[in-house]
Amino acid sequence: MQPVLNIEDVKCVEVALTREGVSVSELMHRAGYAAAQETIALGDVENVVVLVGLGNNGGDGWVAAEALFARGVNVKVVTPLEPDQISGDLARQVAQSAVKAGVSPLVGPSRDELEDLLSTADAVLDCMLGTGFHGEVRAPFDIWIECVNASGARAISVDVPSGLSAQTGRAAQACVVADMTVTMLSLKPGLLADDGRDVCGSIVVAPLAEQTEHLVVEADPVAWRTDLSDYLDVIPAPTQAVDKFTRGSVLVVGGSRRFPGAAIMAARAAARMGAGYVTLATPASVAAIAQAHLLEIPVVPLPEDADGVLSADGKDVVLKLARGVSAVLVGSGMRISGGTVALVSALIEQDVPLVVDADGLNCLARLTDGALPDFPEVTRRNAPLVLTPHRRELGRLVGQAKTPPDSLVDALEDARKIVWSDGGSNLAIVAKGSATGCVGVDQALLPKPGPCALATAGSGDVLAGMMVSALAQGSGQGGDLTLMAAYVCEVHGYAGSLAAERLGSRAVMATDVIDVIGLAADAVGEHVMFPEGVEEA
Ligand SMILES: NC(=O)C1=CN([C@@H]2O[C@H](COP(=O)(O)OP(=O)(O)OC[C@H]3O[C@@H](n4cnc5c(N)ncnc54)[C@H](O)[C@@H]3O)[C@@H](O)[C@H]2O)[C@@H](O)CC1
Ligand SMILES: [K+]
Repeated sequence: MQPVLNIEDVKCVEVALTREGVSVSELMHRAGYAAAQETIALGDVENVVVLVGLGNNGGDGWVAAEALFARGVNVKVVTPLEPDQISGDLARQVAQSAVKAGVSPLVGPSRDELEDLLSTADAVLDCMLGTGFHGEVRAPFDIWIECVNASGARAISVDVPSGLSAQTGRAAQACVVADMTVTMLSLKPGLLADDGRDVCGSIVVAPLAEQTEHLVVEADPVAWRTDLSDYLDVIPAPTQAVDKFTRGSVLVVGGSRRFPGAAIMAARAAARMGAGYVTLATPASVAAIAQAHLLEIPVVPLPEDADGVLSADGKDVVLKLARGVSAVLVGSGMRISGGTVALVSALIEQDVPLVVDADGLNCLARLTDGALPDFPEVTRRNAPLVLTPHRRELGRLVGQAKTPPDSLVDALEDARKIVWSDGGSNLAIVAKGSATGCVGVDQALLPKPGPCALATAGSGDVLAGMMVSALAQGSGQGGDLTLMAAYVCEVHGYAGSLAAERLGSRAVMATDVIDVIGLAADAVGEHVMFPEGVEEA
């Protein structure tokens, strides 16, 4: 696993390193060398343009330029000001040193001059704006960024693509789209989420010092990026000594006359993820439709109200069914009503591993008046509970219905309000987004996210079905529930990639993802067992 640090904590690590005798100047030199090294490693780099800003990110650039020059590369540094005019002491010193060593600067070029220069570059080193950037990009960097993106040269961003917030993952209107980002000390959340996923290219972490590893861990990472090898313990062990019941049995409670498909997809996904026996309980008026779609899955008709929404009259039947299975999913396409709130509440009180998704979560929000963290007794139970909210659902659970979290870090923070108030290891929250965070009381995990093809209606229902299936098969129970949730997200993402490969990234529908869950789970399993020599998808 790789630690991910908030920017303020990266700064604390920097301070801690200086206390351990590694000065900021030394760090800047190592950062510049690391950037130069990665640039040379790209191969075929004779002409490099280094675009520098006026802060320490620019300082890294001057060091990199000097290092590249010393290696015989033809380097040009594009700077808004003459080195002597740079106000920051460190950045000025390294700029002066580079010029003294023979690096030639181009000060405040016109757009035409810059375009000409970039047209001859094999690579561009982007050292304009780093973690000190905020707001919209001001001149001249907005123009420079446009020129870099239009140039077609390979772009290597130092620390963070200029224009991207390394904390929130939001890109300004002008933002470098890099082929590679060489980031210092540790991963930062904004590199992994939202716009960050589009603009960072491949990410290389340069630790800069031996002490960094332990200092980063001590700085309390906001999350951990998982590696495939982390999933070794949560993958179901292959065995032939099973029958359909011991492979895990699942009950899906959901659907409504308005949304029958969500529960059908969840049930199919549960079966495709390997549960041996899946049952769907859905409103009576749609049971026949559901059964027609689900030949292998028995469908139990439940009492409904006049709108075709499950009613509380079905509670006893649901609880009886729930007592007979390994895990239950509630919520898919269920709608919110007095009846569905009663069902969700009854299932939470039942001692069975449970996944709550979609309207099940909205029922939970209604049950707790939009303040789930204030009612820890609701989530405290003996059996595992996994909540799978997207950002709007998460907002409703923590009283922020109108202002749901709009970044990965905000979503992690909201999810933590719930898991920390619960305080137990039997609760995991899968905070879904363009990057999904799996949050438990001890840590938040960031599985490798899937492609944007997964941003399609029904994709969440599929994930919920997969999640309950994994839970039914025993993954995570008595072990690490958060890690199990991350594993399921990883398989879901992989299935999205497979479906996109087969059908084209824009064409994927949730049912296509269901069809390749098994192949995705096998592929992820193989990568986990035999990491050497297997390319990650
Ligand atoms: N944290 C660390 O340990 C290390 C940090 N280093 C570098 O230092 C960087 C941070 O340095 P700084 O704090 O000096 O910040 P930056 O260099 O990221 O940016 C600060 C400069 O950008 C300008 N700026 C801010 N917002 C702007 C906007 N919207 N439009 C135009 N200009 C804007 C500021 O006026 C200032 O001149 C890191 O990203 C990294 O590259 C490295 O030197 C090595 C170690
Ligand atoms: K940068």
